[in-house]
Amino acid sequence: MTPELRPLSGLLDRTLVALDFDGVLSPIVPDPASAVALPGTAEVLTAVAARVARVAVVTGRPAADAVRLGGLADVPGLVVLGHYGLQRWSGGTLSTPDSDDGVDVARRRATELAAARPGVTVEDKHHSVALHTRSAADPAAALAELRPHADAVAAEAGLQVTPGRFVLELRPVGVDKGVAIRSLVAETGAAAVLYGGDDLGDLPAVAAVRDLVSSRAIEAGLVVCSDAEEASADLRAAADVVVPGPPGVQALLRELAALD
Ligand SMILES: O=P(O)(O)OC[C@H]1O[C@H](O[C@H]2O[C@H](CO)[C@@H](O)[C@H](O)[C@H]2O)[C@H](O)[C@@H](O)[C@@H]1O
Repeated sequence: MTPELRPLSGLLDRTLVALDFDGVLSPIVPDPASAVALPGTAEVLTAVAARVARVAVVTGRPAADAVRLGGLADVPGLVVLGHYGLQRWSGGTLSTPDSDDGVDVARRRATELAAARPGVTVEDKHHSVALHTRSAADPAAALAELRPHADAVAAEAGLQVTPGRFVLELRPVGVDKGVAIRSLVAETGAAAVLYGGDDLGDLPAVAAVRDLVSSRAIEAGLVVCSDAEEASADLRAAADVVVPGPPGVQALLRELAALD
């Protein structure tokens, strides 16, 4: 057994399991629209859901997209917080705020930026806009060149920039995965949290888990990094357990579901 899971064994029925989607449940692919969860994901989440207080997916994607791409609609009790917590999906019902007017500005500007840069693409997520550089000749250089332009658009539109794996997201301020984790802990009364992430957007969730433990709001926290060549070095360093990508996450979740 992975020894780091041991502290959760006596707390399992009061544990919140919260997982990022891209890079954690779903292997990274060049086209965001073509991402799907690793086969077996819904089954393992169903097994975990039978043992813990709550299984949640906390993602930068629109919540309904994560449910659809993940094939997750039938996972019992699943909550999906989309757009870093702006949206909530549960039991087939989506709660979503009105779109921020700034997103219209960002969409126009992002489209102009992409049109002038070969390989840069726009993902319109309605409540946010993502500029992807994965298909550029040099994705890292394209991301670096684009960053100040994205910062200027965010300032004009009243949004924030969240960087990720060859992506810059222009999205509303005031919400992040840390806020999302705190809200899930408050509503479930969880005594322990297992959080699985891979990217910079997951760091606020890690900070929330650490803070909840140090303030004794919860008894145990376990941070899992789904590792891959591009996983955030900061997240890898902050994690308690590093596993090899979505297959490693799935194996760890199977162990969790089988804990005594
Ligand atoms: O919070 P997450 O669930 O990790 O979502 C973060 C962003 O992930 C997606 O982009 C990433 O995955 C794509 C598909 O594998 C990949 O092509 C891209 O390079 C990655 O950055 C998604 O497209 C974004 O909307 C999410 O916000």
